[in-house]
Amino acid sequence: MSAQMTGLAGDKASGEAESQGQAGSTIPVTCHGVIGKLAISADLGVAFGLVEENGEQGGALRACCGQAPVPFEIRQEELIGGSMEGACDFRVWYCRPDCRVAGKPIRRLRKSARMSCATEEAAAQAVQLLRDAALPKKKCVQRRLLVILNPCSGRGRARKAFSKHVRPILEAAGFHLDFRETKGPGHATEIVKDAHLETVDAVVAVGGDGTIFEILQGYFNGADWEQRVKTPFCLVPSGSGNALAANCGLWTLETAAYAICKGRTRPLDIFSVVQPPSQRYFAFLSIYYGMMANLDHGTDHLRWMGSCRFTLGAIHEILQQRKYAATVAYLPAASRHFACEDVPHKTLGEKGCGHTEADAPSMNHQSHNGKEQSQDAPIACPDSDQKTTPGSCSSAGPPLPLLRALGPRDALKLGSIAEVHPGWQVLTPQETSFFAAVNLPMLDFHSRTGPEADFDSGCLDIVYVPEIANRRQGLEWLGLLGKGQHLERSITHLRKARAMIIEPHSTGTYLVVDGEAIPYKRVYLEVHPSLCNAIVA
Ligand SMILES: Nc1ncnc2c1ncn2[C@@H]1O[C@H](COP(=O)(O)OP(=O)(O)OP(=O)(O)O)[C@@H](O)[C@H]1O
Repeated sequence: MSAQMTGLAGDKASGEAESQGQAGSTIPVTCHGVIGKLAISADLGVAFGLVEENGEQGGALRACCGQAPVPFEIRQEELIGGSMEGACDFRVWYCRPDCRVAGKPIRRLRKSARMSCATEEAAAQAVQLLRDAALPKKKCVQRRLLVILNPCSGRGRARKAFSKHVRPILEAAGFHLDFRETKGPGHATEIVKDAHLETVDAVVAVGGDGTIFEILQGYFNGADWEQRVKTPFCLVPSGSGNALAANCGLWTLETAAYAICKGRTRPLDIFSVVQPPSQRYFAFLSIYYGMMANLDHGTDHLRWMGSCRFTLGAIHEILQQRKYAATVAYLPAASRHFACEDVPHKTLGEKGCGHTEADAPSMNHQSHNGKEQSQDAPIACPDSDQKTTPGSCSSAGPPLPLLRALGPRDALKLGSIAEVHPGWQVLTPQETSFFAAVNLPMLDFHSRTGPEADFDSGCLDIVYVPEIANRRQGLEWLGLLGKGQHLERSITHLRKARAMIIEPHSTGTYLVVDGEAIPYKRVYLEVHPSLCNAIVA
């Protein structure tokens, strides 16, 4: 901490903050009976310095933490804010990194230091200065959050966990919380539909990916969806899988709370999931059937196990050695993002992708929020209308130019789609032991299913295994999946797609989008690059 911040020889008695110009303010305080000054700066953070009996600065900068003053400073990036504690007492809140193991996300531990001022006004002023210094002003302009808590997510401990680990941090940062609890499935969508998202800095889900999925549906309500998607969302991990939190580096409740306070965001692709005649969902994570669907949706009754239910479900599926059939057609991401040669693991029997961007139908790229395609504005399609094109089934949300270019849905033959629509390909074989199309690398904290997927890649990564030879190979493959090393095995195939159609054929499985089962019938998907913003660590 610089000497500039520690200008400590001020007026002890007044209890007023002294302005230090650009550097910040200093406030006379006591900490465990030791007289000192608290220097607060939006650039440098916080420093508590001792004042010796003659009123001069007491040697090296020291601050108070615990029972005795110890050398101490809080950098601005660690500072969260402050809270009042009794009449003249207040607490400085900050989050310290817990571990910095290479390649691992940084976890943060919540910490605080208690101090006193001469008057209640001075303490309140210190709290306000701490909050102002901690928050990135351009990002958290309103200091309001819409918090949606699903009390039934994960093992049902979200409420307690939020009160204990998250609320104190958000309140110390000075956020006003518009706090809502869901009353049942679909309620989170209704809450967001009715909310004025422009009045909050972020929508915070306290639950799992299903809660985020429901929230996302609420974003696309009404004609002003383009404005609404600008409000970032965040998952405070309290569910079973918590994939969004895992991908955003929010590995603990405190880390998530800290990230909300700092307001760092990343653009995130969203994909439309259309089931004619009239259903359209918006998804952020994945679509799968077969093994993945069964180990996720099929283990819902084991919710009490937490994320262990997925491991158990996966082992059960591997031991069963089942294969699942579906016709999958896709439009490869042969564009600025990915040259075809960049994509390893070509499938036997599949045509090489010698297409160019010009080959694919309606290749005009979407800009953020799909503004470039305003001429493709979606058409509302009544349930009875069987002639609508696949991409036209929505009353709100971005246009679907790639699906729309396919023409009337009832004329679309998936098996021969490539002959009629250059650029499209059909995945072979139809039967696979494993199939998942993912928008983000991690499907929970323990599996990197799509290690090459990225937030704003503009495509879905289709990861599939035509055949797992035996149980031993299956269990070994599962182990590699956890580390994201399964792509190194020749049995694993990867395709990158900007649009996709899946027609499932097998019985005994589900079609699962972002962990939620949807009707088991043909589904059309299209990626909307960088449409939303997620809060990241
Ligand atoms: N009050 C409620 N009572 C019962 N179910 C609810 C309630 N609120 C939401 N739900 C439902 O709970 C389900 C599970 O929620 P969520 O996905 O957040 O947790 P999870 O399944 O444990 O986590 P993950 O999806 O990350 O594995 C959702 O399908 C949602 O519709």
